[in-house]
Parts: sequence; structure tokens; C-alpha cells
Amino acid sequence: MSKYTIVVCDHIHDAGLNILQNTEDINYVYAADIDKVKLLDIIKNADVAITRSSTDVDEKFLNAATNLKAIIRAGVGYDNVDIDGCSKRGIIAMNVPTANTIAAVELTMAHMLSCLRKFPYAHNQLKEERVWKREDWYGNELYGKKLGVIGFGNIGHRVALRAKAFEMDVITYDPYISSTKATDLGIKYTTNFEDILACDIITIHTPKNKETIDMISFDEIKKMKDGVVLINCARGGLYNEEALVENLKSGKIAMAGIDVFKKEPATSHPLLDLPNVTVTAHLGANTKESQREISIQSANNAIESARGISYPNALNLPIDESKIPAFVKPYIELTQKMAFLLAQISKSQIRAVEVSAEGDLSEYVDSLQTFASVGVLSVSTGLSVNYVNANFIANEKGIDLSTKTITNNSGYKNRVTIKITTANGVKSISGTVFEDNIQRVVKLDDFVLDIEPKGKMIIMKNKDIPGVVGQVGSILAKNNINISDFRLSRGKNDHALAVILIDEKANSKVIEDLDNLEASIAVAYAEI
Ligand SMILES: NC(=O)C1=CN([C@@H]2O[C@H](COP(=O)(O)OP(=O)(O)OC[C@H]3O[C@@H](n4cnc5c(N)ncnc54)[C@H](O)[C@@H]3O)[C@@H](O)[C@H]2O)C=CC1
Ligand SMILES: O=C(O)CCC(=O)C(=O)O
Repeated sequence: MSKYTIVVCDHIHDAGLNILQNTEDINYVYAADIDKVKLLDIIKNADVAITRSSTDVDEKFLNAATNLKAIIRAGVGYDNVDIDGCSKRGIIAMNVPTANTIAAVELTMAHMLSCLRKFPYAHNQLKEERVWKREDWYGNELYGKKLGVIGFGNIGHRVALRAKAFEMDVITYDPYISSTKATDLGIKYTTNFEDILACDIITIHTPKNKETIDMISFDEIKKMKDGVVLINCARGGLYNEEALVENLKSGKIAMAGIDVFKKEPATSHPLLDLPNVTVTAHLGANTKESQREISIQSANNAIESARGISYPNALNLPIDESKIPAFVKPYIELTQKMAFLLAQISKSQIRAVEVSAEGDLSEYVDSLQTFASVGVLSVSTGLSVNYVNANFIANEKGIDLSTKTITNNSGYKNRVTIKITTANGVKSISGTVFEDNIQRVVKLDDFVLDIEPKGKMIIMKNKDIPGVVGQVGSILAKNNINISDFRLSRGKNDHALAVILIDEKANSKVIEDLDNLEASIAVAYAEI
């Protein structure tokens, strides 16, 4: 039995490892304790990799992982995964978005409480120094304080709810949600970031990206209350670390609770030298409950994706399959086949691909376009093309991709048309799907047709003069090629198009002989 190789690059709970170990068609490699340089050697055999925040899925990793089809980020944040790099290579990236939510929420509350009561310092004084000095530890209460929550997703909204249980006055800033998501839970909502800066305590729960890096820096801190408390259990760098250090030193920021650092592991970070910081070593997800669940989900998702069955929580699929209605699915298949056919008979470097759709199908023209790219590129590129990387590769090759929706004028309920522009001109193909998934090509250039896009075929454009069918038949017979179907279509200017379905492959000599017929205008062989 051939086996899929799944490489586990970081520590995950035994529960998931056991699943991998006990799955017959999985060859599982545990590489968590291996030096990251050596990992590059191991990863080249992986069909699927499981990583956490300790492994950067960067250019080096991806270049080494030549066999990789999918990557599972065993957690939420995927800022250490080069998603575009994955897409270019056709690798599907997935995360495990909710299994560690509660763990991160509770660590955030712990940091908040810890900051307000200076818990680690009070603890150390008694435990390490054996000093009983209660007057040193007058803290503050969460009760009645104004909490600003930046990012109201899975973690942020639960932090807000728990803060309300502490009778805090909670306000959130998240421009990507509807205000009612917060107000329905009794949380104030603002689109004015200044409202957050006016809070007593601020906590951030956004992803790390171009928009959120340094979201709180020198200017923002200047506008905050003296003695503000800042919590970051999301990602290092969302709060500018230099600004944090400077303002913690001056006391403008009274306390900071920090689980995450811009560069990890952070064992000699200046924040560690300050007396008004509570720190943890990126432990937001580190509960046994969460790690067990993440590990199980990661293992199962890795197995499913290795087998090509499903890609749960995929981050880089251009199409959300769950949103594609059943009637569109055969059109997707038809589009890919027709694009593949058209690219084969275009016989020249493709400059542009336009996909147009009519009828209810027009709503899904973008999805169809992705599959047209797959079809077109499958002919011209040696790379393995799939719907994750097709548009990336097309863009890299300078192919102009576009879509059009057209009002229904062809008489078909739904129809898809692909137009390819090459140095030799423009070629187009149209198709429709009849009941019971009967896929048909109904037009090729100006010729009306009715052919199933399947099998081996010769497509011949010729002058519409007597004797052509016989001449074609005799050339094919001479070469032992059996004709299974012969379709003729008459076009303008006394031209005709013949689509000849054949049982055996026609080599270039056969095509040349057909092309040499007096009636011939253009001949091409294609295979679907
Ligand atoms: N310390 C740790 O171990 C852990 C850290 N995390 C971090 O926490 C982050 C949040 O996790 P979840 O809540 O599960 O993600 P989520 O995707 O459910 O929520 C993120 C929220 O941030 C909002 N957002 C995005 N850009 C924003 C912006 N510019 N301003 C305000 N809001 C913005 C989004 O609209 C969304 O509602 C993750 O991206 C991850 O980096 C997550 C789990 C554990
Ligand atoms: O990988 C980890 O353990 C950290 C979890 C985390 O930061 C996340 O899920 O975003």
C-alpha cells in the first residue's frame, strides 16, 4: 500500500500523534525536536506538514518541501506561514481556528488580573525572598474599569464577555464586524479608535498583518491615560515594542501583560528587564484541553488532506466549495475541459483568457475563470497546476485574466464561453450542461456544434467543398485510426468545421497529411 507522509514539525499533543501512528496509509514523521536546518531535509518527503508557531513556513521551507500538498497550522494565527508562497506552489494552507480560543481567552484574563495585582512580583517576594510585606502590594480592581478590546473575533468577544462578568465597562473596536455583534452582547461598539485609547485597560485580539502591525505605537500611547494597562496575548509587534519599553519605563504605562514577542523565543528581550511587566512564553494556547483538541483536529485534517478528501479551514482556496450550488459544479468541470481543449488547438503562446457566463451561472463566473486557468495552463506548463495556484501562475506568465457576465441571449438557460487570445488571433468555445449532467460544447469560434468534451479528437476547419469527408476518412483508415463520431458544422464564407472523434491517438504525421488536403484551412489534434 502506498502511504502518505505527514511530517509533524512542532510539538503537538500525543492524542493527534496516536491518530497518525495508527492510520494505515500514513507514514508519520515526528520532527519537532529536530534542528530547523535538518527539518529542511526531512520536509522534502512530506505530502502534508503540521506546524505551530515555532516553525516558519517561509521561502526556504517551501522550496525544500517539493512534494508538499497541504500544510496544517495547528493553531489560529498564520502570520508565520507564507500564504502566497503556498498558493504559488499549489499548496493548500489550513489552520485550526477555534480549538485554542478558550485557552487564549483565559490567559488574557490571567494577565489582566496579574497586572492589576502585580501577582508575580508579590508571589516572588514571599516565595523567593521570604519577605512578608503586605504594604508593597496595593493593586487595582477590574471592577468599574473601562476595558478596550481591539478585535472582536473568537477570542476578543469572549474576553469582553468575561470582563463584563467582572463588571467592567467594555468597549470594542473592530471595523470588520457589524456593530450588533457587540451590542447584542451588551458590549459597546466604536469605530473611533480614540475611544479605545481612552480606556483604563486595553487588550488586542487581531491577526498580525500589514494593517495591525504597530497598531499601538508612540503616538497612540501618548493619547492614553497615565497609568494605562496594556495586554497582548495575540502577536508580538501589534504593540510597537520600543514604544512599550519606553512608556513602561516612564510609568505612562503602569503595567503590561505580554504573552507574545516580535521575535521568539524571547529570552533576552528588554521587556523582561522591567519591573512592571508580566510575561509568559507564548502560552496562550497551552492548556491540555486546547492542545489535545488542536492535535486531534490537526491530525484528522492532515489525513483528510493527504488523501485529497477535504481541506477543512483552508486559508488559500480561491473558491469556497460550500458556497457553490449543485448546478454550477458540472459547469466547473466543463469549463476546465473546454479551456484545456481550446488551449491545445490554439497552438500559440496565450496572452489573455476571458470567461463569460450567462444565466444564473453568471454569479459564479469568477470561480469558472479559476478553472479555465487550470485548463489552459495544464497544456502549456510543466508545473502541476491546480485551482490554488492557477491564477498565480497565469499572472506570473503575464496572461491577462478577465471575466464578463452577459445577459442571456443564446437561448440556453446557462452558458459559459472561454475566449483565448494568442499571437495568432482569438479563439472561443462555448458550452452548456443539459439535465442529468450532460455536458456539451455548443460552439467553437463561429461554428455551432453539439459535442461531448471527451476523448481524442481532430478538429479541422476546411473549405466546404465536396469530397472532404471521404479524403479524411481514407487518411485515417490508412493510419489504422477508427472514427467513432464525425460532426460537421457549416459556418460563414463557405467554411466548415469537422470534429472527428477517434479511438486512437493521431500523431503529427496524420495531422500534417490532413493539413495538406486542398480543402484544409487548419487542423489540430486534442485530447481531453
Ligand atoms: N497567544 C496565543 O497563543 C494565541 C494567539 N492567538 C492570536 O489571536 C488572534 C485572534 O484570534 P481569534 O480571535 O481566534 O481570531 P478571529 O479571526 O476570530 O478574530 C480576529 C478579529 O480581529 C478583527 N480585526 C482584523 N483586523 C482588525 C483591525 N485592523 N482592527 C480591529 N479589528 C481587526 C477581525 O475582524 C476579527 O473579528 C490570532 O490571529 C492569533 O494571532 C490566537 C490563539 C492563541
Ligand atoms: O502555536 C502555538 O502554540 C501558539 C498558538 C497561537 O499563537 C495561535 O494559535 O495563533
